[in-house]
Amino acid sequence: MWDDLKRRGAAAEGREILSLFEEGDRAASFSATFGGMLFDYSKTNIDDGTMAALLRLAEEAGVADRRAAMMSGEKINETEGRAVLHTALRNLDGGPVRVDGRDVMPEVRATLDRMEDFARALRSGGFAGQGGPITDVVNIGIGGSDLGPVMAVQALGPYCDGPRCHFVSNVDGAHVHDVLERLDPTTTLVIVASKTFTTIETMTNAETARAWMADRVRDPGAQFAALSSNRDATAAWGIDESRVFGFEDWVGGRYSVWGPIGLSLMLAVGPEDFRAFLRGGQAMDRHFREAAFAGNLPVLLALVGIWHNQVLGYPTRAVLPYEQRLLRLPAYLQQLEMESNGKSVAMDGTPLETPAGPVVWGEPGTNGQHAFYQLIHQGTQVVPCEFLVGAEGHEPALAHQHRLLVANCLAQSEALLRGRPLGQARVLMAEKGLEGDELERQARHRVFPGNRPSTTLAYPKLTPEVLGMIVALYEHRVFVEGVILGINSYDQWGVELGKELALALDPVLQGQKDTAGKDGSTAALVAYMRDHGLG
Ligand SMILES: O=P(O)(O)OC[C@H]1O[C@](O)(CO)[C@@H](O)[C@@H]1O
Repeated sequence: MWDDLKRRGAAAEGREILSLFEEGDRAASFSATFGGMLFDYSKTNIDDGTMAALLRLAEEAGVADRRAAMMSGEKINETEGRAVLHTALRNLDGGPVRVDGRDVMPEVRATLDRMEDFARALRSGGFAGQGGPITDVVNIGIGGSDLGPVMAVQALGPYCDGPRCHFVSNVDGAHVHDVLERLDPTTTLVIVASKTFTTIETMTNAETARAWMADRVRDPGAQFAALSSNRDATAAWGIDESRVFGFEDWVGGRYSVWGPIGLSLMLAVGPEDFRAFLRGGQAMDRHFREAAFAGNLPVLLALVGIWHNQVLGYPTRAVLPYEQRLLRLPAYLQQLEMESNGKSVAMDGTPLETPAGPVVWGEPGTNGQHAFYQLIHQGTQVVPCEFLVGAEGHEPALAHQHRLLVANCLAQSEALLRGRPLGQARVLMAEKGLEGDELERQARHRVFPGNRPSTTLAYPKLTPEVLGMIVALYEHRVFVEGVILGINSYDQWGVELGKELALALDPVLQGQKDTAGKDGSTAALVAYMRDHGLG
């Protein structure tokens, strides 16, 4: 299968994507719709034969069986012996979901109800701080306990009518300092968000926040809540059970925004809009489960990803939302995709047959256009671009700006596709009055190779429901790519070594231990820090 795809990839190298539009209605054949969204992948070098081969790849890899296994609670996270059931968190009106024979849905619903009760009380002033109604919420968490809520709260700005939400993640004291400095502890709720409740960054920032609170309020613990699957640790930390929202180990950190980790989002937008977000995710789950692969958005997104990274060897992909409020989507997707599929061994521990995991990066348009698009258009590397854009903005009075935004998005994918050949560049230079060698030299700088692939995910408007669909779409894309590559997308052993070494380095930096056993570079850096004011 891979050999066939490689052959197709080699054949595609010399083919113009634009030429593929000469046959039939390519825009219709190489696109799919769901829930009002349009996923257009016609501006890629995939032809009918390649698409058929990619779909066969997904079939033969067993995506359908694996999908059923995941959604029915089998322990597909084999290296941690866990089920993978973030879909249960948004299974609002679905049937039972069993793990080890036990239906987890009653507990999921009960936790959601408790979150909603708490959110309603806080938003209405029924739950207040010691200085009055809660005005500000600080979510302290990192990775999946930060990126989901921070991304979603920003994305849904127009729906935020609750307390202001702030996010502290970095262990750099500057982060917690700069956030807390602006707040009044007597009207602030601090949420400690950590699945394990052991993450050093989060626990250190939480201690700092508690000390800050203790300076000004009589009972600081009363203004703390915890989101975790480690109830013993939350109790030991002194957070009252009534403000602890738990979840099970079958919710991976980077898939956790749908449950308690989404509390800050719920506080910001309110329970109804949070449910709409869940509904969007659930709708995408249903689509992923039921639609034939050829029209299945997550499968198609994954196959395009496989084509670009594994077959054509493009090492990165850019996520380019033309939606300022999706500012943090690229960072969110970096964790989702790179922590999930950035692996080198297959499920059975043997080396992977194909390279895995492109580097994911991006920025909202149009900002990126004035920064790195130069490389995307004229650099020597091909960067497949994934554009996201809504037809309607949230500012009716600024509809003309939204139109301009959309024009820019569509223009970029058009420019990547068409490019500008040397002949056209020469004409341009001749129009400017240039001649001879100078015309030729200047023209060459103005050539755009074109034939660069992109996809566009178009949606009506960034509502809570649409955001839910988009996030779930990318989650399932990661799953499909993981199955095709034969890896476990749900563990993250690659983050452990650095954590261990950081812990071991702390006493060395304090001077309690020497640098024996350290490499020369690390020892020299320790010495530099100690000589230059490290506290
Ligand atoms: O929620 P926790 O347990 O604090 O973990 C935070 C993050 O740390 C990681 O485990 C990686 O270090 C992520 O997978 C996770 O989202």
